Amino acid sequence: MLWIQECANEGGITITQLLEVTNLSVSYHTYAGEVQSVRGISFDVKEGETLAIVGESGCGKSVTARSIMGLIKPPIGEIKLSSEIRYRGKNILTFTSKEWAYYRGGESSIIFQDALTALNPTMTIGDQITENIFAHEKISKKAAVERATGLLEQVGIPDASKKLKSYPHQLSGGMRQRVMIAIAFACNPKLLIADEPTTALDVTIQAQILDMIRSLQVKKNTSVMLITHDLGIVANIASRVIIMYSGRIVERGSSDDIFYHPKHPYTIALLRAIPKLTDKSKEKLYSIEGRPPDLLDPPKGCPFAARCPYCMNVCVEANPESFDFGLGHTASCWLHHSQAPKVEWSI
Ligand SMILES: Nc1ncnc2c1ncn2[C@@H]1O[C@H](COP(=O)(O)OP(=O)(O)OP(=O)(O)O)[C@@H](O)[C@H]1O
Repeated sequence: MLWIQECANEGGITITQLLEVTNLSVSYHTYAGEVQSVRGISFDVKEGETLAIVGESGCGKSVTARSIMGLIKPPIGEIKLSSEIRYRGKNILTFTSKEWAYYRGGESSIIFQDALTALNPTMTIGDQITENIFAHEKISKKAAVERATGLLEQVGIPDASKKLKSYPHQLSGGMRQRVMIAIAFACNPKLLIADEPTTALDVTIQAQILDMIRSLQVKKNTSVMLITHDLGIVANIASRVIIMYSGRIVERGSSDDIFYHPKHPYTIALLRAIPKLTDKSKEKLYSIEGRPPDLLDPPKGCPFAARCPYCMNVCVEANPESFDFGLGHTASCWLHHSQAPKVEWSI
């Protein structure tokens, strides 16, 4: 099955857009009312790049990931009609079931935070890896088992051929997460969504898992969407970063833009919250006071206004437009309006 590729030309280099999300809005219909989980976000993922989506709990990161994987189930979940998600130029929201079957697990795959819930407790890990391969390729059992063994070796599982016969509960949390990565890479996906892939793991295992995703990505030229609440982990991994808040994108840019030239007070607050090795003070770690707005009734102005130290009257009344700082760096904050007072901030 072939889909048209859309190409863009940036500075003489042809960049292939793998995924283009345009005006994505997703709601959940609950007893309490309509939760506006994602509110009109647009972004793209280029071939082979790592894009990080960062924001605190409840800002809509996972709902965005689930939308791209076709996992929003109506009638409770609703992707609004104005939304588009184009994979190699084709709007996946109009896929037939045959196209979904080809795309999901084959062209794209997802690693969830909690491997124990995501894996099937009643199947051996070998069967779970080969099941995905059989679903997408005509391949002999022997070749599928060989590939599964090779994948387990690549993700650093010792005694791989023996481990194929293990069940998820017989493995440690870090090992289970490696199995998820093996399943996700089994069919050489073009797009991998890693949704908080290391949150449940301790720091050293976290680093190993991220390194592994990175090396498999480079080997297979996979595009990775890394979803995390922890801005600290994306610095050495992502080429571009999107900062989400309350269902919206509030800032986007290259890793350098976000870490060295942040333009949104929320990004600055996230940067301040990263623990620093050089910080010898005994003071408590910085945390952002207050809570994000209720998505059942989001505010009409800037969603960060209530927590923002620089809040002006206009911030409460109108959602800021997106201000462009060049080379894909944008921020939605009234402070960048030409007539706004100039503020100095440090991280
Ligand atoms: N099945 C659901 N039913 C109702 N509301 C939901 C459902 N799934 C998500 N939401 C709501 O949508 C909003 C966005 O949730 P989402 O899971 O995308 O957040 P997140 O940024 O990924 O946070 P976390 O890191 O905690 O998962 C939240 O307000 C959440 O309560």
